[in-house]
Amino acid sequence: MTTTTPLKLNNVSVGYQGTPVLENVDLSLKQGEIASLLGPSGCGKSSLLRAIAGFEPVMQGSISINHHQVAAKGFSLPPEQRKTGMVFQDFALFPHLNVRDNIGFGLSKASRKEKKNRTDQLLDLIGLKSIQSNYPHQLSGGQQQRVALARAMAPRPDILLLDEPFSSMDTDMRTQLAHEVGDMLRQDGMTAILVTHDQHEAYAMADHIGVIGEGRLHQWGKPYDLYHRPADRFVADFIGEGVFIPGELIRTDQIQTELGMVKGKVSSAIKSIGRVELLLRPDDIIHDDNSKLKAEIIAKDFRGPVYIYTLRLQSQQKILCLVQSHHDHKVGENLGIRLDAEHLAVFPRM
Ligand SMILES: Nc1ncnc2c1ncn2[C@@H]1O[C@H](COP(=O)(O)OP(=O)(O)OP(=O)(O)O)[C@@H](O)[C@H]1O
Repeated sequence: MTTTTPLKLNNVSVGYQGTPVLENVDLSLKQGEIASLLGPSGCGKSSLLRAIAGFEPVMQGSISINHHQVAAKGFSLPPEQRKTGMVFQDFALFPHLNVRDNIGFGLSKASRKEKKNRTDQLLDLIGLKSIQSNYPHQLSGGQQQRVALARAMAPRPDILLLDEPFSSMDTDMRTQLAHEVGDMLRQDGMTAILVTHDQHEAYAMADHIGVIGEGRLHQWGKPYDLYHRPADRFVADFIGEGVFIPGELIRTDQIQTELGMVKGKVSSAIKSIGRVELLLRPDDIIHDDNSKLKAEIIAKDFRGPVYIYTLRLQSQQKILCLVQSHHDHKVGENLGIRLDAEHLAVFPRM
């Protein structure tokens, strides 16, 4: 069986007035894959999405959709000729059309029967069949966003592009809707890219995440790998929580730190013995009353089932420690801890 590649970016740079905001991006998506472009505000993720949709030219490189080149330097196929669908933050449903007609709007070229079947299928998928006759003003924000999604999915685009579609919603709702939307897209076999600055949203929806910042794509990988095997310090910093502590790489698999000797496989990017920084996630530090190693609690952050304690070591170095919330210690207490890092994320120390 041959796998199709709905999207391929080859060395793409995008920018404005001759100045690139994002350079040398390589990535590809297989049929049915859902990806996310994740990065801080202003890093260029929307610009890249707009270049894929055809609203911005590329400065360099090329973009192919289903093996057809749609953009290269000096060439840009108009958006309506690229089989892409787009869902925006301000989903702008047609106010004078009900749910059913909003979804069917993009199916003007389909036969009546096709239009009815596809609209019924999408109403089932988004779970709004019972209110198909309602108008947008009679829907909640989440329901409106589902309708906008169904409208974009209706013509079966080769790739669906979602630009911060949940950002007007509160945090809990965003993650839940991102899960639901991911499930709906998978059920429909859709290939999609979500642009977001919210990593929880990206985790909830995407199989692959591209972390963008400082004008480039730093890592393209599965959420687990971004968290546990960050390609560089930018990704380590941006994804999840953690601190960097200084260490001395004394053998290729051993680092001496204030918390003791840490053993494990160090990435091949670290070539020479010497000064390094080790990323410690809150779950790498275990609360252990029997440990001789103690650190002072200087702050605590209640997260429901767990606390994240900020601890200060003797050297004044701060670290984070994840502890079940029934271990309710006071700020100022000394907590027994030990280090249990399963994956080592080590970077050269400047
Ligand atoms: N039409 C434009 N003309 C000139 N500069 C632009 C234009 N659109 C965006 N920019 C600049 O390009 C950079 C990237 O913008 P972009 O909207 O792609 O970032 P983003 O990562 O999507 O940010 P956000 O999450 O805040 O939406 C920013 O510095 C922005 O000011």
